[in-house]
Amino acid sequence: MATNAPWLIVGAGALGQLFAASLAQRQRVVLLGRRPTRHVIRLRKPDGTDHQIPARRESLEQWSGPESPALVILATKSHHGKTALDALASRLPPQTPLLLLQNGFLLQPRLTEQWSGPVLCASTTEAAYRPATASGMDLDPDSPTPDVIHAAAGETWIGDLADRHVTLATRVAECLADAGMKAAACQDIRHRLWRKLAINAVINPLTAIHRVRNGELASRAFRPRVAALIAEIAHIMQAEDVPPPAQGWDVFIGDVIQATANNRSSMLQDVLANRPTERDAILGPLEEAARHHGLHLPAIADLYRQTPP
Ligand SMILES: NC(=O)C1=CN([C@@H]2O[C@H](COP(=O)(O)OP(=O)(O)OC[C@H]3O[C@@H](n4cnc5c(N)ncnc54)[C@H](OP(=O)(O)O)[C@@H]3O)[C@@H](O)[C@H]2O)C=CC1
Ligand SMILES: CC(C)(CO)C(=O)C(=O)O
Repeated sequence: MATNAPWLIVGAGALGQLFAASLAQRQRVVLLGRRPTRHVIRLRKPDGTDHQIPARRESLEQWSGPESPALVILATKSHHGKTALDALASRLPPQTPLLLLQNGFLLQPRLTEQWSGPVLCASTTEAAYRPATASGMDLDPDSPTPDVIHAAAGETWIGDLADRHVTLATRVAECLADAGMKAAACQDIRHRLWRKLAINAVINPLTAIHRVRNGELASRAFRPRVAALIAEIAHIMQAEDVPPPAQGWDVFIGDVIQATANNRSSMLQDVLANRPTERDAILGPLEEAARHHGLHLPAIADLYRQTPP
């Protein structure tokens, strides 16, 4: 990876702006959104302080180098990732490394197979959202409202699905850490992505269907359905050779429900803003794995049918 070449971040949403705002202070970055905007990111940090961070922002359609990027970070929702990359691909050298930030486990294996350069995947517990998206409205560019709210600092693990790019993953994680983010390379990113998927598969669809905050899933009313889902997910993870967390799946997922009790899950936010959800990236791989291993999993099948696409 060329040390001084810029990094492109594709998708100027919550995570794209958070990564750009953090990296811009240490590294050359260009944030590519669907439309051009002012060269600044208004970031509210977890401690509630507001910051205006200078950052180069351009529209993906218009970006034209001149230098080849050292890395492209794909920060769209899973269902937009391929379209966004296709729109950019003819302007990138074929060996450009990618870093995928998506939840779920759909885009990661597909792009690993299809992209000619190295494909790194991240699993992150950073939490960020765009205030404007709750109402689906664009912000007035002169408004003091932040572009992105960094709700909670987390950590980001980086690796590739075949463990062929450990040096690159280490270098990218070092750059993120240098920019103040907690990040590390790992050699079990596939397991980490499936474990995060297990959490999202229980919390996101149920909260979106019933329009409740995450903590509601710990109530008596939801307990049987949550337990049935976790049991089926544990089955699939075993079939996929994903080791269970030390505390067991119930406690692992129950702890996240408690820790994020006051959150509106990202899928609920998408439903409330009339946006497509990441159902297929989160529940699709579970359904596909169940078919592949010949498992009959009625709780997951019901959940898939009820979840808005
Ligand atoms: N937010 C978070 O805290 C976390 C998010 N993730 C994952 O990260 C991914 C991104 O999430 P998040 O940032 O919240 O999502 P957002 O919806 O906030 O951002 C996605 C951005 O991608 C843009 N986009 C879509 N298509 C294109 C395109 N063709 N060209 C350029 N830009 C495009 C959207 O543009 P427009 O604004 O026009 O719609 C939007 O700004 C998801 O997979 C999510 O699951 C993972 C962990 C935490
Ligand atoms: C962990 C959880 C469920 C927190 O809300 C999340 O990742 C999401 O909402 O997508």
